[in-house]
Amino acid sequence: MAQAAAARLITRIVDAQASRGSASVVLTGGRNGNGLLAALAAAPARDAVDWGRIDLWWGDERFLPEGDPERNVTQAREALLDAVPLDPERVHAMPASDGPHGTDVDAAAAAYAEELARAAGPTNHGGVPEFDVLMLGVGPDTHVASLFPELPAVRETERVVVGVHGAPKPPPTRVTLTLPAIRAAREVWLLAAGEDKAEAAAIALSGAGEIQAPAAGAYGRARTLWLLDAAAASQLPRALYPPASA
Ligand SMILES: O=C1O[C@H](COP(=O)(O)O)[C@@H](O)[C@H](O)[C@H]1O
Repeated sequence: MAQAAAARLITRIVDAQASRGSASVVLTGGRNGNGLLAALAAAPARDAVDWGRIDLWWGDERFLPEGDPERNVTQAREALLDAVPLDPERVHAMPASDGPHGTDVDAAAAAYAEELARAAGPTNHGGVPEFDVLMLGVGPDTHVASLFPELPAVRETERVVVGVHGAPKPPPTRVTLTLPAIRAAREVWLLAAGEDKAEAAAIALSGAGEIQAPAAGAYGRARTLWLLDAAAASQLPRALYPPASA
């Protein structure tokens, strides 16, 4: 799944750079997101990307000190970012807990929302720039980014970035894009590999509500892709499969 998704992402970035001059991608943390980045780092086709003409944003971040090994940006740097010639001005990491806002996660979230708003053009949607692809790992509890079932962040309808308090998965304090920000992306790709994601994928794709199953509320303006391996797809309702060929 990681290799197939990485190949697909390279194609999408190259297409965006050919048509608009640059590309904008939202990264996700977690096992599947980092697996995709590592596969991209190992792909010979990665040289087709003009790394200086890409904006990288994050869907969520664990609110920890800069350089903490559990931060999504630290893991992304190790998996790919340190190996490619990015423009540092275009790498938009979410704030750390020892940054200018200190441990005030709500102020950090507001600052990231301002950074997104500065990058947004007049024709863009809802205070965020045009994201060509926004990737989301899917947690076993159906969380995406740091939108966990039933917590206030998943109910947010106005702000594009919020602080998360009391997340059930450590660390409890996080920064996350909200569903309105996610839905402003052209394409949303949900990544799920492994048996522990099978139930979450089945629930989200069976008509669950987004408050109880945040992955169900993640979709893009032009396209929504669920990129699954066989194990993660093993509990999907039969109706989602194409009819078997004779
Ligand atoms: O904590 C997080 O978890 C999700 C899912 O991660 P996974 O390891 O279960 O694939 C991830 O998408 C999110 O970015 C991260 O902060």
